[in-house]
Amino acid sequence: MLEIRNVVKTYAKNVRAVDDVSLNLQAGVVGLIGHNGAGKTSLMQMIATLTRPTSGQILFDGVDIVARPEAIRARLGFLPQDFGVYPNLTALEFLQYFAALKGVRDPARLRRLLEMVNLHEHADRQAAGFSGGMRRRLGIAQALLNDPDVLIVDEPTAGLDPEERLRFRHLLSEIGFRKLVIVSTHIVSDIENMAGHLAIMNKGKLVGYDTPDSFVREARSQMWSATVDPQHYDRLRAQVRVLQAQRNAHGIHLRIAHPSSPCDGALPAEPTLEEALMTQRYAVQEGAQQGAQVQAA
Ligand SMILES: Nc1ncnc2c1ncn2[C@@H]1O[C@H](COP(=O)(O)OP(=O)(O)OP(=O)(O)O)[C@@H](O)[C@H]1O
Repeated sequence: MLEIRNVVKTYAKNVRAVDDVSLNLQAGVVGLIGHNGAGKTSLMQMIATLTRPTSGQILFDGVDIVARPEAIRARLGFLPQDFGVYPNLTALEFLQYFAALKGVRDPARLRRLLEMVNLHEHADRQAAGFSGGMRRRLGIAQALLNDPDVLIVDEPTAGLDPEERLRFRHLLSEIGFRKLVIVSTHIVSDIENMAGHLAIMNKGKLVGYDTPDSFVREARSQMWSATVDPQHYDRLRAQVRVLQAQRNAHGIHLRIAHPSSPCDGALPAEPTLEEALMTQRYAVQEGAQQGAQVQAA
């Protein structure tokens, strides 16, 4: 469906925001994960044809969308991170406005969309009084107006309360049953229970692409739990990657990423997805450091 081939994006002053990324994406939810500045937004903006790659190709159903952006625009929905609603318009008026811009002429569709995002009871309320979650959901309704095959959502749950987060994730998950939904985030729990695949970005590079289960499986031999005496904690922390430390009645309970048993009494532990991705990131960083040392030698 969407094929990204050796895409590079450089900005002024030689900032290489996206560095030779290749990905082949099919319908389902794909989580695009990476720290701030990893290149997620730059990549999504190129897929949305808002910017052009410095080099490389992006193909949608085999058509080069850099050369022919119209091939994807009519089939794309995009909810950017900083999407704002017009506070003086009601939810319905807001959708009517975007429907007119996008050439959508089916008034019943607007009502259906408001129902889908659970805003139908607020159709005639001004968006000024909406919570962050309601505004995000209105944003999604806007992005779905043209019944897109590809939906791109940047930082889906920024500013939402826990209940709104759950609802919003559920909504994206359902859309992913039939469409390609690309969700960019640095919060693993945002995509944990909905993404079929995760694409991990670090400093512009794609450093991993796999199913969440595979990332967890990969990290399984490296996760340990141990309870240590507080006086041993600092020494241990200097030697191994401590992912979590929690004081309890018996000492300090630790979750540790390490290739072999990190200390006496350590037991193999099942990694969470977040721990698995942290373990993977350390492996990437260490690989890069070793590479740099080899180059310097
Ligand atoms: N228009 C621009 N001009 C110059 N540099 C830019 C521009 N947009 C992004 N960058 C730089 O490119 C790199 C990647 O930024 P990008 O916003 O794509 O990352 P991100 O993973 O989406 O980060 P965030 O989670 O903070 O949105 C960063 O170093 C950023 O400062």
